[in-house]
Amino acid sequence: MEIFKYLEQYDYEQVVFCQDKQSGLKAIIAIHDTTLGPALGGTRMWTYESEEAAIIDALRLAKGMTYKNAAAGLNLGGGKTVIIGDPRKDKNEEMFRAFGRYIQGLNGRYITAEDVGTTVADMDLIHEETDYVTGISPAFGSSGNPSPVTAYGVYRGMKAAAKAAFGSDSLEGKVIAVQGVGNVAYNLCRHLHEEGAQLIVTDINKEAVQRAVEEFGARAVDPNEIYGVECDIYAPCALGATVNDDTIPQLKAKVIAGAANNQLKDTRHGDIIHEMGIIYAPDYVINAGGVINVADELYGYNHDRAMKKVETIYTNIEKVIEISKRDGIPTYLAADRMAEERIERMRNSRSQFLQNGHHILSRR
Ligand SMILES: NC(=O)c1ccc[n+]([C@@H]2O[C@H](COP(=O)([O-])OP(=O)(O)OC[C@H]3O[C@@H](n4cnc5c(N)ncnc54)[C@H](O)[C@@H]3O)[C@@H](O)[C@H]2O)c1
Ligand SMILES: CC(C)C[C@H](N)C(=O)O
Repeated sequence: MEIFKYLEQYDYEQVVFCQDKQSGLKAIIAIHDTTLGPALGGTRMWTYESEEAAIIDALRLAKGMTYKNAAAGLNLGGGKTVIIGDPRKDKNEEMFRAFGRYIQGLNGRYITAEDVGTTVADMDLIHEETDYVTGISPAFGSSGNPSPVTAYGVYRGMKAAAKAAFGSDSLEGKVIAVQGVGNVAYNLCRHLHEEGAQLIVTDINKEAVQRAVEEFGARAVDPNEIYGVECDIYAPCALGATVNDDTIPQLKAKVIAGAANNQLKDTRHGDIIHEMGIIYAPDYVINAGGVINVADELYGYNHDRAMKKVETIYTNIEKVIEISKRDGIPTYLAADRMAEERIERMRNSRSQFLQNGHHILSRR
């Protein structure tokens, strides 16, 4: 791949390759844009097919964080890390400490947190080497696992999207197809069940499915069946790119609202579902609860304050739908405009957040 051509085309600032022979660390930190502040984004650990696939994932996810943080109203830029490896087998203490030293070397330009394949315990190890990490244990006065808060934000955003599609934001009696019932979606299903929604779930992990069936009375289907089930809402909560040429013709849902990052395989898939009259709650707007929660640690974590900010996801989804209707554009484009306009507006305010070039976190 022609890396510099790609970085130039999509305006990336920096990519850092980190390797540590002793621990086996192979990580890529991608910093997309720091106009609004230091780049905050999680660390994903995954078994990539190739190094190129890992680089592309880091780059796409980092850009997504620029838009997510901007749309959520955070004074933070976008970045992300991927660690190449199997999170079930390849983790060790030295690896996360070596990674922590690389983050420290960036001196606050990048702050990390959890993503798929990493946990609060991993963040605690990184914290041995750097302060530029969030989502660490509540024992440190921090916010811990972001997933339940992400789930709550998705639940609120789903209600806002339902209001636009069905005239009411009540999810009682609505049939919701949930793809992947992992950390976020398990908590999402709990909220939906409590509101009286009927759940259809799938996961490649049978135990996760069983738990949702037992606890929430969900109906289980095979992974490939989830797209075509009769339902009101499709909630993608596994990995990305599930809204694509193969799945769109199968969809019966009037709303797509879920936790996964990069749900549209390509932007043209956002155009197609818009033309079909499906209300799509843009991924990075609806799933911002986790980053809003961990970002609050930068001010000295306060759960009530963080949850109040997470509530804005409801109005942000409403705003995006409003712009989409007003300008006759798909919701993914409306969200991009909202994020880009904020970055432009705030371009000259950065100095108010960074004090003498040091991030507010340095107070900790
Ligand atoms: N955890 C957070 O706070 C957070 C925040 C924002 C976005 N996200 C995104 O939400 C998604 C879920 O995150 P998570 O933390 O719950 O991850 P997770 O790994 O706990 O859950 C994902 C689940 O999806 C399942 N899965 C994988 N491939 C599948 C397939 N093809 N069909 C069905 N199920 C499949 C996995 O077995 C797992 O149970 C990810 O895309 C993540 O990037 C998470
Ligand atoms: C900083 C985080 C909690 C990041 C989260 N994994 C996300 O994609 O938003």
